[in-house]
This record gives sequence, C-alpha cells and structure tokens, in this order.
Amino acid sequence: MPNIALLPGDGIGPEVATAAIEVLNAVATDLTYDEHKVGGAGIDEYGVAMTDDTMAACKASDAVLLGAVGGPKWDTNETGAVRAEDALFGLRAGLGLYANLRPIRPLPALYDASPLKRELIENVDMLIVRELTGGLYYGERGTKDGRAYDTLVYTVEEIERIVRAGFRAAKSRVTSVDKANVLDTSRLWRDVATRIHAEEFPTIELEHELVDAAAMKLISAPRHFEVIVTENMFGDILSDEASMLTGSLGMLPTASLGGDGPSMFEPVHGSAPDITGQGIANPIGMILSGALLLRHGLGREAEAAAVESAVDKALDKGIRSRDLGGTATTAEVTKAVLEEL
Ligand SMILES: NC(=O)C1=CN([C@@H]2O[C@H](COP(=O)(O)OP(=O)(O)OC[C@H]3O[C@@H](n4cnc5c(N)ncnc54)[C@H](O)[C@@H]3O)[C@@H](O)[C@H]2O)C=CC1
Ligand SMILES: CC(C)CC(=O)C(=O)O
Ligand SMILES: [Mg+2]
Repeated sequence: MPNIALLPGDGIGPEVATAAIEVLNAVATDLTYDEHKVGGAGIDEYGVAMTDDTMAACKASDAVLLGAVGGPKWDTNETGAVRAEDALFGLRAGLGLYANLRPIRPLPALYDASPLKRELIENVDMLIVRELTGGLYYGERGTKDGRAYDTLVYTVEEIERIVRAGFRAAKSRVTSVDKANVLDTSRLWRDVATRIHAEEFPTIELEHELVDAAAMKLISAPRHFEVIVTENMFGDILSDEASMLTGSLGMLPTASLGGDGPSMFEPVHGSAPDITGQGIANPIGMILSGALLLRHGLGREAEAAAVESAVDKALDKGIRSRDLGGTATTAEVTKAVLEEL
C-alpha cells in the first residue's frame, strides 16, 4: 500500500489538496496518506516551517504531495528569520529533487480563457524543465549596513544533470534559456549544454535563447517551444508567465524528480492569500499534480491518464472556476471531475 506524505500547507493549499485527494481516492483506493503541517502551518504549530520528523516521514514515504506554503502572516524581512517558504527549499534539497517538470498544454476547451489569441496557443505542447536545487534561491545571501546580496552559483555537475533531463524529455528540440550575455553561470550553462548535446543527444536540436527574448517569444510564438531547460529562477518566472497560455496559473501541475527516494508533486501556484477561505480556488493544477504523482511517483500510467482525461472532459462540458471566467467553486470543479471518472 503506497504511503503518500500529504503536506497541504497554507492559504488555498489545504483547499486544493482536499480536491486532489478526493480525485486520487476515486482512482487509487489503496493509497494511504500521512498528513503533516509545513510552511506557515508548521511555524504556527512547531515554530519551524518543517520539523525533522516531517522531513523523515517524507523521506520514508512513496511520494510527497504538497499544496502551497507562505502568506502575509509569515512574511518577514528579518535577517535569518524562519520563513514559511523554507519548507519548500528544505524538501526540494533534502529529497534531491533537482528536476522540476512543468508541462504546459492549453486545452481546446480553454482557448477562450487565455488572454492570448487562439491561433497562437493552438497545439502548444511545452515542457519547462526547471533546475530546482541550485542557483540564486540556494546561494549565500545577506543584508548588512544598507547592502544586500544574493549569490548565483552553478557547478558543471548540476548543469549536466538538468540538461540531460531536458534532452531525455524532448522528441525534437530543446531550448536552453540563460543570460549568457551577462552572467558567468549562464556562460558555463551554455558551454555544458552544448557539450552534452554534442556528446549524448546529437539527434535532438539544441538552441540557446536569452531569457528576456525567451519571455517575449513565450507570448508571441509559444508553439515554437517543445522543451525549455533553464535555471531555478528563470524557470520559476517563465512558468508563471506560460501558465496564461492555459488560461490560469491555477491550471499547472509539477513533478519534482531526480532524487534516490520519493518524488514530490505540487501545483505551480502559491498559497493565493487573496482568495483563501472563499472556496473558489481552481483545484485543477493540484488535481493534475495528483495525476503526475500517479505517473512519475507510483508508475501508474493508466490511473494518471484517467485523471487527466476526466479533467479534460469536465472542462469540455463547460465547468469553469472564477480564474477561468466562470463561477464554479472548488467543490463544484472537483465534483465535475469526479463525475467523469
Ligand atoms: N509552491 C509554493 O508553495 C509557492 C508558494 N508561494 C507563496 O505563496 C504566497 C502568495 O504568492 P503570490 O505571489 O500571491 O502567488 P500565488 O501563486 O499564490 O497567486 C498569484 C495570483 O494567482 C491567483 N491564483 C493562484 N493559484 C490559483 C488557483 N489555484 N485558483 C485561482 N487563482 C489562483 C491568486 O489568487 C493570485 O491572484 C507567497 O507567500 C509566496 O511565497 C508562491 C509560489 C509557489
Ligand atoms: C518560494 C518560491 C520559490 C516558490 C515558487 O514560486 C515556485 O517554486 O514556483
Ligand atoms: Mg513560482
């Protein structure tokens, strides 16, 4: 019986986690869930964003499912203070999850929900492969005497493994996104990507794109992209931007892979404090994260595909939460998906 470490977190995290569990229970009755408080909920209960016991439970689980963490209650500018987001960084690094897959597939039923013209988003099928355990978010940082700094470091090995993950996920083209006209880390990134391409994946096209131009092309020519492989912060920003091809940030799931133990699954979005407690969060990114858990975490392709197909059908029939221009509540969207299973 696979055991899932369930970390609902903060804000809309618990609201969308409830939805995902209902859907998972409909396709996989043998899963068990151990719930733990992390993020702001962890700070309130234990004084830390994630306890050692929770980390140990995650490591011992078969997969980790996380809602979202953070929110104004726990925001602080105090140097060295505990932050709700520390739970994420601890989990990603602690589980060795360096490869974050963010698939972006606008559904025909939602072409009208995107601010982009239908002609631009038709048949987009893109994967952002974001490096998740290095770069600016993990570098040394500090604030002193009116000066603040963050450091951006990448090693050859860190770049090699994420670039390989990008090529393995691609059929024909990888776009490596960097800022090699400015940053040394990006120049190293580009050199390593070029070498790995030549040595290991010569039949796949590799192109290099500067991040500012890539951000523009995501909007002007999104169909051009198949796999984008990029560093931690660029991938974070580009994927929120790309979410609008699907109509809403609330649509996107992610899989964080690459460790020796369990993988982690969470939506792209955060805790959405502006809509917390209203029952209106779009649960689809979280439900689809459950599908990715079934596929990548437990090797259950048929069940994963069943969940994805149920989501497609529910949207085809017209269910829309508010972020997609509709009026359906979180519970109503979840019910519509369940009815298709
Ligand atoms: N993986 C995680 O746990 C993440 C946590 N955060 C944290 O979340 C907090 C809020 O961050 P924000 O910048 O506001 O980003 P956010 O992603 O929480 O929200 C951005 C906007 O998108 C909307 N939105 C997000 N998810 C939605 C959903 N499922 N349905 C409908 N609308 C949705 C929100 O209402 C908001 O207007 C911060 O503390 C941040 O650090 C942010 C991103 C990821
Ligand atoms: C705390 C942030 C780095 C979380 C986030 O925005 C993400 O992982 O996408
Ligand atoms: Mg983000």
